[in-house]
Amino acid sequence: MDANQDQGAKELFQGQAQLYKLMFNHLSSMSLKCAIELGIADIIHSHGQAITLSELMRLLVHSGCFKKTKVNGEEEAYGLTAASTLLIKDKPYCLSPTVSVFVDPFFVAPFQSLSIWFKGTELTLWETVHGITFWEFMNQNPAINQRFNEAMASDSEIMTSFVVKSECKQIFEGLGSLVDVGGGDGSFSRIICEAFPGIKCTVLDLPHVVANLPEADNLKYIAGDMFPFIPPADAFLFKLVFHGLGDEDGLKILKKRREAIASNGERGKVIIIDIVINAEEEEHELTETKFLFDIVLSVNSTGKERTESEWAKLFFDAGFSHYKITPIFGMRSLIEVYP
Ligand SMILES: C[S@@+](CC[C@H](N)C(=O)[O-])C[C@H]1O[C@@H](n2cnc3c(N)ncnc32)[C@H](O)[C@@H]1O
Ligand SMILES: O=c1cc(-c2ccc(O)cc2)oc2c(O)c(O)ccc12
Repeated sequence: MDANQDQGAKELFQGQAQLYKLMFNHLSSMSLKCAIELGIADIIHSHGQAITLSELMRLLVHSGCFKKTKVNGEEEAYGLTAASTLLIKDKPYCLSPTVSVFVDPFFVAPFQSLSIWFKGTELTLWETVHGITFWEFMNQNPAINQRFNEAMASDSEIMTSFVVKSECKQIFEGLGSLVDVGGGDGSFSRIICEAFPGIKCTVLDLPHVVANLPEADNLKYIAGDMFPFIPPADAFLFKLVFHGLGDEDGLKILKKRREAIASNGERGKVIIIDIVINAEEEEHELTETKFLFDIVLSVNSTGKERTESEWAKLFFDAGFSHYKITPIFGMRSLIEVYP
C-alpha cells in the first residue's frame, strides 16, 4: 500500500471508531441511570432547557461528527468530518444503516433495565427484556434480522476491501479452503473469494441468516450451528464471533479447531478479527469505544471484549502454541492463531 492509501485507511478506521462511539453514547447515560437505581453514589457517600437546533449542532460539532466552517469566508456553516463522511448514502462505505439499527428502540430498550438485570437471574439482559436470546430474537423478527445482517455486512465491506489491498492479504495467500464461521451473509468471504479465486470459501451461519443467499463457484453456504459442527478447512475465520462468546464457549470452539488442525497433519490456522483492549497504550477515545462495545456484548450475549492476556489464555488453554496480533482495523485487530 502506498502512503496515500495508508493515510486513507487510517482515516477511514478512525472515522469508523468515532462513529461507533457516537452510536453508543447513550450507554454512558444508561450506566448512570443504573448507578442511580442501584444507589451506588449513596453507598459510597454513606461510607465516607431544551436543546435548540443550534445547540444540537453545537453538540454534534463538539463530538466531532460535524465541523463548523465558513462559507465564502463569512457565513457560518457545518461541514463533514471522517465520521459523518461514513453517513453519506451513495458512497461505497456507508454506516448509516448500522447506526440506525443500533440506536433503534428494540436495541436500546434493554439498557433501560440494567439494574433490574443486575438483581435478576437471567443470563443476559437481552433475555430479561425481550424474553428470548439475541439470536432467537433475530430468528423471530425477520425485518430486524435483515437490518442486523446488513449492518454486519457494511462493517465487513469496509474491512475486507482494506484487507485485500494491504500487506495482511498474505494471510489468505496459498490457502485452499476457508470456513467463515458465523460469517453472516458472507460479505467478507465474497470479497476474499473474488480476490483469491483459488480459495474455496464456506460460510457457516444460522439458518435464518444464510437462507436463500446466492452461491458462487468458490463460495458456499452451510446453515448450521458452529458448536456441533464446523467443516474441515485450511483456515477458520471468526470475525466478530468470539466477542459474543464467554470464555467457556470460546474455549469449546477453539479446542475443536485445534483438534481439526491436528487431524489435518498439524496444517491450518485460526484467523480472528475482533477487539483487543489495550488501555495502557492506545488513545483514550479508542479504549472508550471498546469499553462501550464490551457493555453491549455483555448485555446482549454472554460475551465480552478481551485484553491481549485474556485472548492469550484462551489460545494456550485450547492447545495453540503461538499467535500474532496486528491492530490494523481501528478498533478491531487481526489475530492469527497457530498450532
Ligand atoms: C456479530 S455477527 C458477525 C457476522 C460476520 N462474521 C461479520 O463480521 O460481519 C455474529 C454472527 O454469528 C452468528 N452466530 C451466532 N451464533 C451462532 C452459532 N451457534 N452458529 C453459527 N453462527 C452463529 C450470527 O448469526 C451472526 O451472523
Ligand atoms: O448486539 C450485538 C452487536 C454486535 C455488533 C455490533 C456492531 C458491530 O460492528 C459488530 C458487532 O455483535 C453482537 C454479537 O456478536 C453477539 O454475539 C451478540 C450481540 C451483538
